[in-house]
Amino acid sequence: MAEVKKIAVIAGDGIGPEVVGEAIKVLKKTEELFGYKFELEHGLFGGIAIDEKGTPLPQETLDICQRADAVLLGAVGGPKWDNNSKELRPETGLLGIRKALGLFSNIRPAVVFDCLKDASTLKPEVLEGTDLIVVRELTGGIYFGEKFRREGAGGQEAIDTCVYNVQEIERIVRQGFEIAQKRRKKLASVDKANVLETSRLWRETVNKIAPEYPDVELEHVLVDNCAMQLLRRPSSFDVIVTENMFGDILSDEAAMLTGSIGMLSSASLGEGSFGLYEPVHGSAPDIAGQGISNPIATILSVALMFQLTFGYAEAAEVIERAVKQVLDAGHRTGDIAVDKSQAIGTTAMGDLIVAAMVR
Ligand SMILES: NC(=O)C1=CN([C@@H]2O[C@H](COP(=O)(O)OP(=O)(O)OC[C@H]3O[C@@H](n4cnc5c(N)ncnc54)[C@H](O)[C@@H]3O)[C@@H](O)[C@H]2O)C=CC1
Ligand SMILES: CC(C)CC(=O)C(=O)O
Ligand SMILES: [Mg+2]
Repeated sequence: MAEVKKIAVIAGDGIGPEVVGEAIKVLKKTEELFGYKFELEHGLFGGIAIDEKGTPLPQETLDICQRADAVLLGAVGGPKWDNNSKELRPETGLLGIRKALGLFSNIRPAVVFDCLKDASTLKPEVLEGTDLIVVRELTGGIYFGEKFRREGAGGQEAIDTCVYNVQEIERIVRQGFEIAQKRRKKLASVDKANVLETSRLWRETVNKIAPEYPDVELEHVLVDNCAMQLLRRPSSFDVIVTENMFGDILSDEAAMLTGSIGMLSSASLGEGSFGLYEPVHGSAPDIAGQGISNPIATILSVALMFQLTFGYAEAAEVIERAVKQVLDAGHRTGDIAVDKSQAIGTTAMGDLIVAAMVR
């Protein structure tokens, strides 16, 4: 009998439940194919948790996550909660769960499927060979710094502070180097060291540990230049390591290399094998409830869970192969369809991927 793996499922808001629903079908199909056993425990999270429990991250949900081997997350947020106080915002719950679970490393692969080159807004020849990973620091920086308002000479002022210490920088940069060692051995460390003190400490720290990874070619890239180079020469990037906010922004940009943010999966990791897996996209309120969202980012996040937390490499490959096969056969959700009239819905895409899963 296979060991039972406990997965906390926190679907969240907007398209979160739709895409997570398709990922659960993939989990069930894997049980069938490989004899694995997954015990799913569902928790309220985000806006729906604010509505039902008065907080975006109820203690009960955190408990479910803490007793699980891995977490599958959809997305949170929406206009209904946009004017709430900070404590009652879904996004505060998202930052809170990352911090509470110690998930300092956010791995966001952006791989261009050949058959989707025409789905991107960039020219196919620019995309040729693009296969990169953004390694984003996830529990520090400006998203977590002290925030406040005060009266100033020019009226009300708002202050967000950005703090990084050497330890936080070192552990994420080491991840970047280690991931690069297993790939094409190129690391781009992205900062704004010409202006920001946190970035200067970042760069100093990178330079201090770089000699320990002599096989990795290191380049420092300023974030504004990186945003530009991602569109100019995306295939030249292998691993990009960067701080929280820069990684957030650059990975959404990198998503468009693949055709859609609906394609980008992610893993959030801490010190051990425990991980939280979620699509890079948000709750997409503009299309929520219509059954047209792309579930591939969440389905590929399950493949990452298999690889990085459970060590189910073959099952991960089965999922990735199935996704490729379905895309190669020409099936598209609206976000990646060139001819929108031919687009299929969320559940149809999920069903096709499940049907294509074979050992
Ligand atoms: N991890 C999370 O839970 C995140 C939550 N958010 C929250 O989500 C809400 C919406 O944020 P936005 O800035 O609009 O970002 P978003 O990523 O939700 O949507 C941006 C655009 O991409 C499209 N899109 C996103 N995912 C898609 C999918 N799977 N299939 C097809 N199209 C897709 C949307 O329709 C929209 O046009 C906000 O409340 C925001 O705070 C945003 C990013 C991450
Ligand atoms: C609340 C935000 C930091 C969520 C987001 O945009 C992300 O993690 O990509
Ligand atoms: Mg983001």
